[in-house]
Amino acid sequence: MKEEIQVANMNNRTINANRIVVKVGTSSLIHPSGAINLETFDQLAYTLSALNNQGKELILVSSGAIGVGLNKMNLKKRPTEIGAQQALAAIGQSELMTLFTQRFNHYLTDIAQVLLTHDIFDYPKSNKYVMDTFNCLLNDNVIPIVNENDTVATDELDHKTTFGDNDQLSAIVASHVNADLLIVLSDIDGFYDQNPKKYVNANLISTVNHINEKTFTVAGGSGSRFGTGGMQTKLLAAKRMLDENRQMVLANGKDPRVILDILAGKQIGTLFSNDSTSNQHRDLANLNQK
Ligand SMILES: Nc1ncnc2c1ncn2[C@@H]1O[C@H](COP(=O)(O)OP(=O)(O)O)[C@@H](O)[C@H]1O
Ligand SMILES: N[C@@H](CCC(=O)OP(=O)(O)O)C(=O)O
Repeated sequence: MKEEIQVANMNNRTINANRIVVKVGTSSLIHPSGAINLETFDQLAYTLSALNNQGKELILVSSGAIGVGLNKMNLKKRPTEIGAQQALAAIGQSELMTLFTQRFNHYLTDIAQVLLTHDIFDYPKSNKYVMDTFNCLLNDNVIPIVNENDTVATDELDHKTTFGDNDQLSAIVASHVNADLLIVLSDIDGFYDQNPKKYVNANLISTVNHINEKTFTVAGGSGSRFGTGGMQTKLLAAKRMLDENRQMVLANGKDPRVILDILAGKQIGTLFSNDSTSNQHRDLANLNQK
């Protein structure tokens, strides 16, 4: 019996997190059809409200402004013209916060909207204002919901197709608020040794403790017509966390209650961590041999 318990413990991860940043991508919030995934909104509000009530400090970085804007304007295709994307994001952001307000209110939890640009922390004054805002909100038991301020985020814009990405923005936020853990929820079960949407024999990698050029070679672009960042930006976010000796878990956001299992240390998704006690060396060695 003792041995079984030891084996079970070996399969669990060491996750001790009180201040947690959760990033949810468009692909989790919007169905492939373009319809709003109301279940994800509801389960995200439920899960974060439950954790908030347990005394955890949560910050949600939510994409979806453009996706919700496309839905509201009955558009099937994302425009390439940058002004049209910014207009859609402005329309969608309002609706996005309405959806979150309705669902979080249902679970008796207060939320706040925080719109940032990737470089906001680079300037001492705005850095202080943003940090003071986060600290006041968290102290008042309010969950900040962050998105990139797409209307003004020109310095991050790739003027052909995309805005800056919320994967890296969530890591920047996690870094500055000194979060214990970043959880990135996407439409995929984790980081694979090849894009699973293109290679059926792709293998899920359970743990990664080092990211190098070779790691990026297996990271392709977005998997849905609504996604922006793709796996490249998720690896850039993970690299920032590893460089700062922080942890990140990449998991499937189709049922956000998975966050509860991640915090319980279950082997879900891909854990990016410098923690040498887990079995990540074996996984990484496999990847680097390919
Ligand atoms: N090595 C990889 N492992 C997992 N997913 C990958 C990989 N390479 C590319 N992808 C793609 O990245 C997509 C997730 O990024 P994205 O579409 O931007 O989602 P989100 O909207 O959640 O940010 C997956 O759906 C998958 O198609
Ligand atoms: N600010 C943009 C986010 C772009 C983005 O990073 O999207 P995703 O790759 O789905 O996380 C929006 O809300 O649509």
